[in-house]
Amino acid sequence: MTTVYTNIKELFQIRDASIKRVIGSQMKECPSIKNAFIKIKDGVIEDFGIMSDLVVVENQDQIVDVQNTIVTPGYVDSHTHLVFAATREKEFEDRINGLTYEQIAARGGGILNSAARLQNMSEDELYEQALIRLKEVVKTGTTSIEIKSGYGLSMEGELKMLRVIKRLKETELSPGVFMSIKATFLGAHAVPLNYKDNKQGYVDFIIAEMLPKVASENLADYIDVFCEKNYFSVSQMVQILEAGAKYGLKAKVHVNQFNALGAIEKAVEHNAISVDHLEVLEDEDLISLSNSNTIATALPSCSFFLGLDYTPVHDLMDKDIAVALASDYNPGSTPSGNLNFVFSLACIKMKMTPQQAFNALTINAAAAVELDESVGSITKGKRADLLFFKNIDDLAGIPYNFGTSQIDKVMISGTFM
Ligand SMILES: N=CN[C@@H](CCC(=O)O)C(=O)O
Ligand SMILES: [Zn+2]
Repeated sequence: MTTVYTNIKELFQIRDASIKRVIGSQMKECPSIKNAFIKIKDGVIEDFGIMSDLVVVENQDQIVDVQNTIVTPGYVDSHTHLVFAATREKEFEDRINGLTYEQIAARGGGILNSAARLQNMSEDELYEQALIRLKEVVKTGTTSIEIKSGYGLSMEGELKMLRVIKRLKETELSPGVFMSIKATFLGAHAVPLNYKDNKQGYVDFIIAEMLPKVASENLADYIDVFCEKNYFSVSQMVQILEAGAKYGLKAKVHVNQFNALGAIEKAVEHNAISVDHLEVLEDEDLISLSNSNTIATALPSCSFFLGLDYTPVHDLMDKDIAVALASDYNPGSTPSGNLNFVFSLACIKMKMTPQQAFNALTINAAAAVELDESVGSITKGKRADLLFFKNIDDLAGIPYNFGTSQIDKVMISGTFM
């Protein structure tokens, strides 16, 4: 049976299958059809077009009149830390009272605080909590997601997190419906206390012990490193990326959040799928990225929450670098996985047009997790992961109504959630 959704006010982000990402001036366009229909069969987009071209096959097509709703592909959140054990409100208050994120981390808070909490939580409880968050972000329009480890910082802790992510991948959100989830191994998120005076020893442990185990259980799609002062150096990032590559793990890395250390050039040399954060960017970083296929991912909710500079996305887009936007959902720097808010911040704070920001949240975000063959646009053969918006007249209505979700319904694989 095919279901045909009719009388769509405007169907956005329609793309030919050959378009895998958009750059430069292409980012200003978000192709659409007014007064449209979309046909879905077995969870996949079979056809779409203008209403006057619709041919209905009796006894085969079920018609659903969506009465002037705007329809778009679902958001792809290409950078999250959605599996964690506890929130960190105390640090939030500390920051209000004047401490910086770095000062809190130097006192043993931050990522180490999350690691301590995670150590004492069972895999089952961690899974239950993460599933609640996952269902929550689906409601605000996220239909594909990447999730990192990185709060374990020990063999058991990292494996526990990655096994939770694997269980989320295998979880039916509705009968027969699974979310597309990518898992990233971020053992090098911070230096655990037992390696406090031996950072290289921890890097060696990641490479010699953790990675082989993660790979043997097939628990990760990507490898990540937090390359930053007081965390991991560029040379340590390179060691880890090279070791990961031997197991077929491609790189997605945290770089240039507080300092430009030259990590982007090295990440690009190691064929990173994406470099993420980029609040601080130098000319050399732009040059490296502009000669590469690496996607630049901005995380404006993190800048908002920590009061950091916003990623200079126009410098990136002006150099024809593909830009994606993601939430960075985590308990320390971004306790929100709401991509509608990311959309608003991108427009309001980073001066992206609604079309640029929407491209960065869909087609380019899908490319940043190598899901561009299956999601991220309205394309025949792609998964029917769709958002239905009521009470807005245009794409701009989404970021304009900041702080609220205008989404009426979310569909994953042809099923309403
Ligand atoms: N910067 C590194 N990692 C996370 C924050 C982790 C935390 O504070 O718990 C981020 O991307 O913002
Ligand atoms: Zn992050």
